[in-house]
Amino acid sequence: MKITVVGTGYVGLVTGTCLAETGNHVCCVDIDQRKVEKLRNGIMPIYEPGLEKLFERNLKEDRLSFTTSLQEGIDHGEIVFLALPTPPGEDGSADLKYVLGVAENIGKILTDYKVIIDKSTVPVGTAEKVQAAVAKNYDGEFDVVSNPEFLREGVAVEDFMKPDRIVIGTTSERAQKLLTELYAPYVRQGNPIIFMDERSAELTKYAANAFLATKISFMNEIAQLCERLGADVDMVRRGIGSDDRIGKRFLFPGIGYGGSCFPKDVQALVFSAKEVSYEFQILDAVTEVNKRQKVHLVNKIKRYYNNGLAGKHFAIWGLAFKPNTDDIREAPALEIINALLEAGATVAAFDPEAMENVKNIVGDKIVFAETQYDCLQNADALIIATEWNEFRTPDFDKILEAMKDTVVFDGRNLFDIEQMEKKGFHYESIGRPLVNQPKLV
Ligand SMILES: NC(=O)C1=CN([C@@H]2O[C@H](COP(=O)(O)OP(=O)(O)OC[C@H]3O[C@@H](n4cnc5c(N)ncnc54)[C@H](O)[C@@H]3O)[C@@H](O)[C@H]2O)C=CC1
Ligand SMILES: O=C(O)[C@H]1O[C@H](OP(=O)(O)OP(=O)(O)OC[C@H]2O[C@@H](n3ccc(=O)[nH]c3=O)[C@H](O)[C@@H]2O)[C@H](O)[C@@H](O)[C@@H]1O
Repeated sequence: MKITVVGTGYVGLVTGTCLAETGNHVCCVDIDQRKVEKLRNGIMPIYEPGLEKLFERNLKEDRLSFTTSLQEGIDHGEIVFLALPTPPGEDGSADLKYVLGVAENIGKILTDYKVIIDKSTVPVGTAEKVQAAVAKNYDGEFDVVSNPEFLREGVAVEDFMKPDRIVIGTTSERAQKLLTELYAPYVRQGNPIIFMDERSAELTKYAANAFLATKISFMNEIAQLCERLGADVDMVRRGIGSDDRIGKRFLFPGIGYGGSCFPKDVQALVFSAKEVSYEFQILDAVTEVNKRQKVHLVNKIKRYYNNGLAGKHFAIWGLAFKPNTDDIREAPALEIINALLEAGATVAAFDPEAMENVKNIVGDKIVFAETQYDCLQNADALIIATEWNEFRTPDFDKILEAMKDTVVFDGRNLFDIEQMEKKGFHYESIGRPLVNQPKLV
């Protein structure tokens, strides 16, 4: 089939590439000329495992093309995906200016039937707004469908190729038929396409992200309690996770959720609720708990040094908001770095993929190390902010040799507490008190 994807960010690139992989011809449109130029030359602008290989293959086999011309893109495809940003406005609502702006321009270009798909995360009622924006300039037949995306960064290709479910919000039979055909190669037995109306599909996306964020904040609160009551959150997690009704996944406490979506989508759902005079109380708490958790590790560090961070030197392992991505949007590591610098400390950091992105923000305020071990030279303490695999089983002798002092603050609970004690580290993690660690209350 002939497909157009407008927006070549994370979602657009994964969508376009994975749709090309099953034999479709995909034309991707972006206003960013430099990005389009790079993509045409075979340069993948994001780090996402497995994506580059598929991208190169499909580019070479002419199933994938890139343009800055919306006209060229729209002429190409019978199905048009909108994978545009929906950033938070000042009041927390999702800003629809990109989506509606493009929809209006599409209306000026359309000459025959197309299915226009909202792949961006958009508030309830957006499909109707997109419909109206296109119809301003076009009075022929077209359908607008809500088809939210549930992929996770770091495993995005797998999530797209083998989705748990595909949600399609439309009441148009013509659109349903086309999308059933398009998604047939991706549907595994038992993991269905769920058809519904547009509004329910739009809300499904927010409900999914808000629920997952709630799960994380809940576990972060349990971790806080563990620290105060002398329990071990790893044990509690395993104890509750083996109940199918709760599930094992997404129960890991840490330094707060980051990324481009949970923070903004939780806020946007709270705003949508307010608009219909409903106070979504749980979600206000989810956001507050997350803010608190993001400074939890810094508070531990300050407490350990009796607030005397001036002159201390910290090594940070991990900058990305999660492993297997170079994405640093809302990354907890950035807040930790800012807090340490503000307190007069110095910082060296290492991340396998995200250092360039952080350099663009913090410049030379911190040192970027070549390797995870170089990063440790003369450090008073090591801080672990992202659970990259290479940090899980490090060479502890090398760590001990490089560091000035043997102190580790682990925001991701990577190591065994007793082992760390035996090796001579002062080791603090999340929700796992040491026997000799002072209780908080
Ligand atoms: N990043 C993720 O993992 C996921 C994101 N989403 C949602 O998908 C949407 C897109 O997110 P990302 O891909 O992360 O965004 P992004 O910010 O990475 O990329 C957006 C792209 O759209 C382009 N763009 C902006 N205005 C344009 C225009 N008028 N015409 C053509 N291109 C234009 C930008 O240049 C950029 O390349 C958001 O609503 C997000 O909430 C949904 C699921 C997962
Ligand atoms: O709408 C989106 O953009 C996407 O948002 C999340 O995906 P993503 O942000 O890529 O990453 P997650 O794996 O969900 O992690 C988000 C944050 O939660 C944190 N997290 C996750 C799981 C956990 O148990 N504990 C925890 O602190 C991670 O460290 C990370 O900072 C959702 O998982 C996707 O389904 C959704 O499509």
